[in-house]
Amino acid sequence: MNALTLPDIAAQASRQALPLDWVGMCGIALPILIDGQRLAATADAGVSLDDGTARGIHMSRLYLALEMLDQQPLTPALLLNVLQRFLDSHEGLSNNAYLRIHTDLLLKRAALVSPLAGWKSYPVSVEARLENQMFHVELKIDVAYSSTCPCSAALARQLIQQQFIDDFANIPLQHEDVLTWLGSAGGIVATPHSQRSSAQLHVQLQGELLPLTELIDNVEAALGTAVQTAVKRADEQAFALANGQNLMFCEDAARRLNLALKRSDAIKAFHLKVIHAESLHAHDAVAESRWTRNPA
Ligand SMILES: Nc1nc2c(ncn2[C@@H]2O[C@H](COP(=O)(O)OP(=O)(O)OP(=O)(O)O)[C@@H](O)[C@H]2O)c(=O)[nH]1
Repeated sequence: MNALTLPDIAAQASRQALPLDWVGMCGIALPILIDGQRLAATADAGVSLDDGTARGIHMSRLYLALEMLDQQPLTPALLLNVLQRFLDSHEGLSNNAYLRIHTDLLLKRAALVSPLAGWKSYPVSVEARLENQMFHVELKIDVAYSSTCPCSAALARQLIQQQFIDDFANIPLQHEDVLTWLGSAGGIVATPHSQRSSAQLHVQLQGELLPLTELIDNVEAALGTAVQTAVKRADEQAFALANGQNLMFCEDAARRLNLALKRSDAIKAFHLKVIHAESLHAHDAVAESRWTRNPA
């Protein structure tokens, strides 16, 4: 029989006595439960190493605490339980615990007109920390949308007016001729540029809920022209109309989102960034906005 015990390097004393802010593992694969969906996720799990004389933390204890996440729906209460287990298993070593979860939330989205629907994915990170006995949960969500430049639209309209002046100078207007002109590329000579745009939300939560779907729905409603999934021509035409009625600079998008997020009781603070990946030039138009709820 082999009576050797396994060496435990983590239990040794550190050669340089120095506390560390974050020690743990990044990119752990695990399934999580959100809104009844089981999603593939990766987790970064860590603790502070406040005992500077200890050689290392116990990675396996953090890893095993993550088991709770594949059995119960993701809520702030569950995140707190996991973080508390991180600390309980590192008594005397760690005062602060951290967990980041990255996933892609899949939501089914109906087409604008046709009876079709398709899936849309939203990159989501949930970040929880138990620091100085204070618990915080933050969400990061990216939402893609379409934006059409209001300046470009006005300039295009002016060109169309000029073309109308040129084409119908000294010609008595006939309804039929004007209708044909309106439907021709020779009449509607200019179109405004649109761009696929992105709203990056960083939200600090308060309360018991993790309102991911509700938050995304509110953001898409505020922006008005969400990126579509299944599209037939009727849907594309409805999308063209929606964009024409929803011209926006990046400043407009940021202001709309600011107002929409402030209305959510689940949000304590936010930092939002909208990025319009311009087709006019090779750089982006960007606006940011921050807000913190006044204490009640
Ligand atoms: N602390 C630390 N552990 C590491 C690192 N890289 C790999 N590990 C391994 O993580 C494994 C798990 O460590 P522990 O949680 O301390 O394992 P254990 O001693 O069997 O578990 P406990 O009895 O609960 O302490 C060990 O085999 C370590 O070698 C590292 O950079 N730091």
